[in-house]
This record gives sequence, C-alpha cells and structure tokens, in this order.
Amino acid sequence: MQINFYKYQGAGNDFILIDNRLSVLKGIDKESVAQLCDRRFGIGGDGLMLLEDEPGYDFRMIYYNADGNEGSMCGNGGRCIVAFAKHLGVIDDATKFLATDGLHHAKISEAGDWVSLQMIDVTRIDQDGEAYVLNTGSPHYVKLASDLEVKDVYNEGYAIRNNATYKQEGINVNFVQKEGEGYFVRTFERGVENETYACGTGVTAVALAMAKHNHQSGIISTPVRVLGGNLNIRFDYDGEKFSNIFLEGPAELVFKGVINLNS
Ligand SMILES: N[C@H](CCC[C@H](N)C(=O)O)C(=O)O
Repeated sequence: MQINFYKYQGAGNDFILIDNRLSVLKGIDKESVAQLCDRRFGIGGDGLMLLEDEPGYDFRMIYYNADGNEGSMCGNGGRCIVAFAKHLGVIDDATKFLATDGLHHAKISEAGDWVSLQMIDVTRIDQDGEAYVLNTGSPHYVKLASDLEVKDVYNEGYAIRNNATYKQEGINVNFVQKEGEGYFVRTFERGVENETYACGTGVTAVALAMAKHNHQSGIISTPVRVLGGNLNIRFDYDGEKFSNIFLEGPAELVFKGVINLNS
C-alpha cells in the first residue's frame, strides 16, 4: 500500500505527517511507526501524526512517539499539524482541533510558517527535591542547571527518566538556564528516549515553573532558546492558576514523499 507523507519540523522537533481524513490507514501498528521514525531504516522523526476528521472540530491530531507508543500531547507537533492543516486547505488562519488532552485553539501566519498554539490550563506544580514536576499535556520534570552548553543531557536525563519514581510512566526531563530575557532549555524526551532539538510542552513547563520559582505573576511572556531554534510562551498567572497559555514558534514543511507499507 502506498501512502503520501509529509515531513515537518518545528524548532528542530521533526515529525512525519499523514492526511488520514479518508482513513487510508485503519490505525498504524507500533512497529511501523518506530520503523518510519527510525533515522537509518526509515524517514526519521521524533514522532508521527495522523490528521483525521472529527465532528465539531476542524480535525483531530493523533500523535505517536518515535518508539511507536501513542504519546500524550506534543506542543511542537501540534504547531506542525496546524501548518499541515493549512497546507491541505482544511483551515485558513485560525483553528480549533482535538488532541489527546482536549480542545486546542491555534492561529497561523498568512505565510503558514508561524503558529501560536493554545495549551491546556495548568493548576498544579509539584516538587521533587529542587526540581518542578508538572503536566502541560505531557508530564515534565524541570531542573535548573548552570552548565547547560556542556551538560551531559542524555545520561542525566536518562537517569531521571528511568529512576524508581518515573520509570513506569516515563517523564520528559528539561534542564533550564537563565539566558538574556528568557531561558536556554535542553530536553531528554520520553518516547524518543534521547535528547531532542526542541520540546514544546517541555518549554511550556519550563516557562510556568520558572514563573512560580521567581514569584512572578500577571501576563508573562517568556522567550526560550532550544537547540533547534527559538520559541515563545505567553500566559497569565495569578499565583495559583496558569491560563491563556500560548506556545509560539516556527513550523516548516521540509519535504513530502510516498511510504510503502506492507499491509
Ligand atoms: N516533543 C513534544 C513532546 C512529546 C511528548 C512525548 N515525548 C511524551 O511525553 O510522551 C512536544 O513538543 O511537546
């Protein structure tokens, strides 16, 4: 079976996208996703997404991690699928779509390369020692670092993700360092089980945790540099609840092609 695919990247977080509005795929198994996301034996990607029809919404986002497991929310993936929906003519410059964590609103630039995506409200931030733990659609661990350019993010992230507390469910591990008006962030991602060049729910978690850490409140805008580019997070914080959270950044169609699937 031959299936068209599109490759997108958002700040270096890269994804395989498939238009499944006509149900060309009746689901996709874990092994196929992992094979397609493999950088040597497949197309390569941090994740794979299906864009499907959903009554009452513009579309539905179905997200798989690179290891083939159906993931939780993916912020950069969400931004890329909005750009994909515009490319397909499913939406114009604004959308509401359904993802695993519920309804998302988003806006996209006329050129189709800059996406502002609303994320779920957050009311709870826990602490694990000095680190912050919160869910921005996906679970995140946020730890302050001082040597981030040279940090061994793979080994330190791997150790935290696989410790007794997190091993079973997994967690995404973000290291953050103050930089200019904002932060520099590096992330070890669950489901990729490696450092990625950017993580949208991760930088969102960092921005919220740092607002709490620094006792900020009001309308906050936080620029974040990641290995693959720059992102921005805007939100309201009243000291307890984070709302109107928007993750903003680039989304780019890199190439398209045809997959040969066995089934
Ligand atoms: N890269 C993603 C995170 C994917 C979530 C996944 N790694 C998980 O928690 O299973 C992002 O931009 O938000």
